[in-house]
Amino acid sequence: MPGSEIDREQEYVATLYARLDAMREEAAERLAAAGDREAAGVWRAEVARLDAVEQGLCFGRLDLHDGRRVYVGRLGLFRGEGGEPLLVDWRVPVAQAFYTATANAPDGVRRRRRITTRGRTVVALDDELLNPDGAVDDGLVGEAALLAAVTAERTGRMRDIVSTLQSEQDRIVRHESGGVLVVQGGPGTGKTAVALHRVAYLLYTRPLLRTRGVLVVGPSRVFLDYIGQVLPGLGENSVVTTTIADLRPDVEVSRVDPPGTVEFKGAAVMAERLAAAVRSRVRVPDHPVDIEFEQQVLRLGPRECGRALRKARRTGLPHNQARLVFHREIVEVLARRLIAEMEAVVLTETGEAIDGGSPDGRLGEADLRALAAAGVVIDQDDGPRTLSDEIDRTGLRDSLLADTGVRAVLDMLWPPLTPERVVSDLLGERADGWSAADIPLLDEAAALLGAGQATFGHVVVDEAQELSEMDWRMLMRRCPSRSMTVVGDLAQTGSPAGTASWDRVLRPHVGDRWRLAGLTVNYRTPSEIMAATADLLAVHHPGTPPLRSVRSTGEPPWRIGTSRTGLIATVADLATVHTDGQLGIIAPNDLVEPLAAALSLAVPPDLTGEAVLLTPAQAKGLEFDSVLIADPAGILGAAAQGHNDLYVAMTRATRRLGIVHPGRPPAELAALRELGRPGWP
Ligand SMILES: Nc1ncnc2c1ncn2[C@@H]1O[C@H](COP(=O)(O)OP(=O)(O)OP(=O)(O)O)[C@@H](O)[C@H]1O
Repeated sequence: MPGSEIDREQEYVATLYARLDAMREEAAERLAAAGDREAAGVWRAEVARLDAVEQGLCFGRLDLHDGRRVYVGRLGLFRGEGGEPLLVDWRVPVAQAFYTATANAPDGVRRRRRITTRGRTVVALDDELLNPDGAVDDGLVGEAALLAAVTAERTGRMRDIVSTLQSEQDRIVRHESGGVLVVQGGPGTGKTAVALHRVAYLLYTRPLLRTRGVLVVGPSRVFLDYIGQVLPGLGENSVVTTTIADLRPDVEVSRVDPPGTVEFKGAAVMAERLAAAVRSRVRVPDHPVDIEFEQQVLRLGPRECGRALRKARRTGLPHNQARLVFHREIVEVLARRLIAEMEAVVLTETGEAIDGGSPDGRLGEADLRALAAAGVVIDQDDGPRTLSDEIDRTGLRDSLLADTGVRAVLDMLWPPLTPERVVSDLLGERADGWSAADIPLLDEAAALLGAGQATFGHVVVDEAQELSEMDWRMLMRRCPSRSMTVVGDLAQTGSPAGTASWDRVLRPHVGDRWRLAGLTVNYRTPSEIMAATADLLAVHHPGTPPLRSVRSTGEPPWRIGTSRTGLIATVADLATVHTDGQLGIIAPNDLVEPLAAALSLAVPPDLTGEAVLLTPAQAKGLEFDSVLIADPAGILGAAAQGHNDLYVAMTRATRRLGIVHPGRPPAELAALRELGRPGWP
């Protein structure tokens, strides 16, 4: 590329930054002058959006056959208000060709140019002429830039891929699915990256979503930290990210359930059990119940209770709200009973009451108390009146409802319930702490009882294969529109309550309103490492098509045997001599503590360290330059889905993979190259 061409692009890019600076200045001035909180919020968000696009503001240019030249970047810039476009946002339709045009399907594009900048300086240009003659279409777009991106050293924080998004990924980002879009793909195919870019795309193209909100659900807080910079880097700061457990921040998780219990609690049938448990707490007595009110005994019959119950149930309201309907109905019955009795009491012209039922024709003490409770004022009036004419009926009902004796009976028939009570009664457990598997049960109970939930216009679920049926119910309650992007890999399912079928978990909620999209190229793991997973896949996922890696490194993974007692020392030695990039050490749960002590590593893991120690569950979705797996047989044997955990562990490396096994290696790894002595080759 001639230097003058770079100079020309440098000049253009400088114009773009000048425009950006002008917009920033204006936004900062408006922020300073903002009169109220709302205006300040708007301008603060604008300043943040403009700051976020500083790195890699412009990354491409399309030369179209019709003579137009389109610069593509992180946001749209115009020459002054309403002026000609200087830079188009990557999300607008004309920019799509930047990601999808190929020599065989050029889509009006003559030349695609990738512009690499460092800071505000253009450092490289990379041109492709989309000329169908002799073109080899390997499905990759802008290979040089892509390879530079995927081989860059890892930092413990995910980066956006807006400048190198591939066409199969772009199609998913822009997919116009009204319902649930499931993105299934092997490790490293960019599922997480694509889901996050899709969020940025949807927020841009459907502005209403900004008010309705977008929720991104990830497998762990460590993972949320890992992806935390991607959306802000794309200029989106308004998205809520959470783990499944943190959907109920009021519940503290302090217990780990054994796998069998996790499976049991995760099954959809628990929803029916909870509903039945709540229903069973409402009782219609099979004999009359006597209620004392102001020293009178009011009798409530089973039929009246049954009628009130049916009326309350017919409202379709949740338990705690329907309870109020039931209580009102019963109080109405009691009030009518009291009034009927009062109708037997006739008032004389002087206001003297004659109790029809009393031998001396005068009110008894109990009658007077009932009258007082009913707020009856006896005054002069025309003609004979009954006591019931004088009653403040609303006051009577209120008095009944406020009466502790009446309330005790009402609560016995239809008690107020809390989610905690319902779940612990159902599980028969003492309430000595909750596990992660209890969270969707508590949430289900809360919904049955009538607690409201925050809802979102679109929900993204990452590592979605891990969600139990009960987790799905909890999520669906937060997404009434059922507009979702679900990404995962069924071959990586680690949870005993996780899924092996997308249809199975989605159909109950959306019928067939879900679409499957696939990703087929691995951008993270080199082909040498993917080849090393072949035996594991062949045994546990026969028929899973081999994943194509975008690159090879020439460094095959290796294994080394140790004694059981020498395991920790060998891992520690290998970690100490590792100097090339970030190292992830993945070990079964029971080895984490001794390894952390031997290597002085943080638990829970600190993603910014040179070496990071994790369990396979914590490693989900993450990646490191090198990965060292300690005790693969321990990972395989720790859970029924141990083979999937080992697969996850093996596919976290962008460059090197080493495995330390006490004794003989598991059969699935026997074919790996064996080292004679410890040391990174
Ligand atoms: N088009 C791309 N350009 C540059 N890098 C990419 C591209 N696609 C994916 N990557 C990189 O590949 C790595 C894997 O991506 P990501 O974590 O999204 O994959 P995944 O499918 O979610 O993986 P897993 O299921 O193993 O967690 C990331 O470092 C990501 O930045």
